[in-house]
Amino acid sequence: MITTVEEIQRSTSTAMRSGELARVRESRETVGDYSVPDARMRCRDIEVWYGDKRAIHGVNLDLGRNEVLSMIGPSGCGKSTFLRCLNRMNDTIDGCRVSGSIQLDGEEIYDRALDPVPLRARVGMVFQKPNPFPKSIYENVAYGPRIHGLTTSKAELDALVETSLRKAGLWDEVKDRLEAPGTGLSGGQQQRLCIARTIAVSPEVILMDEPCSALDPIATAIIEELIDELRANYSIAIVTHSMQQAARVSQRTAYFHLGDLVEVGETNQIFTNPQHRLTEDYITGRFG
Ligand SMILES: Nc1ncnc2c1ncn2[C@@H]1O[C@H](COP(=O)(O)OP(=O)(O)OP(=O)(O)O)[C@@H](O)[C@H]1O
Repeated sequence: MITTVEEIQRSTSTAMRSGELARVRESRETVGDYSVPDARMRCRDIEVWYGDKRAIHGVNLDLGRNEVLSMIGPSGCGKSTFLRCLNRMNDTIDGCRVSGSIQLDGEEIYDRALDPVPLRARVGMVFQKPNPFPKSIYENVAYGPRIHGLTTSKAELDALVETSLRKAGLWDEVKDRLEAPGTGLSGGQQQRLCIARTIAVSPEVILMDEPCSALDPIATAIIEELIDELRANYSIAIVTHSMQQAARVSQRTAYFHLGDLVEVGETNQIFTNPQHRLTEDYITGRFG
């Protein structure tokens, strides 16, 4: 496992010197296999427009079961836009149009008959800035299950709140102050509370948009460990600006550039033996 930029750059230049790279230098097609067997989510021909500006160009990409897929690329390349397609969050942006097909366990999520509200429970989202509700720690977690009717008694709801906080690695820190406001927690704790809130409604997929960018290194390490544990039960797609983070937490990595999915593959391969010139330039720090 490679975890530092120096290691990434060293292993890449070693691969370059030994002539192992058979890069597809100018391809507009995605390099690497974007499909996985038995995908949890399957995206095909995804185009996203903001008014008359096309932000995503015909992207195909699968999200596997029990995997962490990281999405990297320079600012403005469309990572967040693509991520928001996966739970129809782009529907909430005026002037934003999405075309193509996205299936969740074989079901078309852009089907007109599909209600995006329960979809966003099945495909939960954790944002860059922790955003707990201005309510108690308990209520932050209990709110979703209550509105989705997931429990039938107070005891069941209490148990679900506890389980969710445990899975998010926060229970021991908050069990004696469940009635305290969620906004009173530290940044890292607030982000774990948001993860507990997402888990509480039994998602199949968790989307994370730069979940650690507002956190210090210790809180970041705790969230990264948590992401690794969550993989046992969920599929996770994470947008990150940190190549070290992508290398630490994900099994596959997708590299975006100006709205194109340039390359996708095993994380280790992307960082040690990128096939496309643009991927290589980005990970070696020549671009981005
Ligand atoms: N609400 C919006 N309205 C209009 N254009 C937008 C909107 N959101 C994003 N864009 C444009 O779409 C393109 C992709 O943006 P997006 O935020 O998805 O990129 P990103 O790779 O996530 O960037 P960053 O790493 O800076 O967050 C950019 O050109 C951006 O300006």
